[in-house]
Amino acid sequence: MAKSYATVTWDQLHRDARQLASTLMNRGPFRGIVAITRGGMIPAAIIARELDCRLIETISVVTYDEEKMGEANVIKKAEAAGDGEGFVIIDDLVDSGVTAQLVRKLLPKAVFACLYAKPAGRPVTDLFVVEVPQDTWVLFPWDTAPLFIPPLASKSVEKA
Ligand SMILES: O=P(O)(O)OC[C@H]1O[C@H](OP(=O)(O)OP(=O)(O)O)[C@H](O)[C@@H]1O
Ligand SMILES: Nc1nc2[nH]cnc2c(=O)[nH]1
Ligand SMILES: [Mg+2]
Repeated sequence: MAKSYATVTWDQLHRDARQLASTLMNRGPFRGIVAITRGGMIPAAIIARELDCRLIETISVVTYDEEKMGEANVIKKAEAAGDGEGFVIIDDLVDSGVTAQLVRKLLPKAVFACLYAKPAGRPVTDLFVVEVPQDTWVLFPWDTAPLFIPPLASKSVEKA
């Protein structure tokens, strides 16, 4: 179970994706991008715009055992990417590293890049922007919505 949450706003995500794109400029040029669905799709779109890259392939990995985070299944391969040569794989984050490991095995010549990395997944990624503690759950902008929070004073009135 996550001890705490890290909320990422759309602005922050956009900034972090642009920063990753800027680092990738020195690793390219890339023939194409492979986005790991679904979380890698929005970061990949932002990066594709920055790198002026129009060839975007997807790979779909489903992790069935959420408790152990151990089992992953590829339900769509990145056929257009071959062995990954000239491609950069993009995901939103690496946590245990299971997803990244599996995708890297299928595309051994690709560069792997993500926005956020937890310590266990860090060795599996070539590039990342922000390190997040292992016990922190990242809440992406598509996971959240603004919510009304009652003022502190109204809470103390309730108690009185
Ligand atoms: O390093 P791991 O422990 O494998 O976890 C990281 C993966 O988990 C999340 O995807 P998820 O499988 O939840 O699917 P989604 O991208 O469709 O939300 C995230 O987008 C990464 O792809
Ligand atoms: N949204 C989200 N999905 C994940 N999948 C694995 N780790 C995480 C995380 O920290 N946040
Ligand atoms: Mg994902």
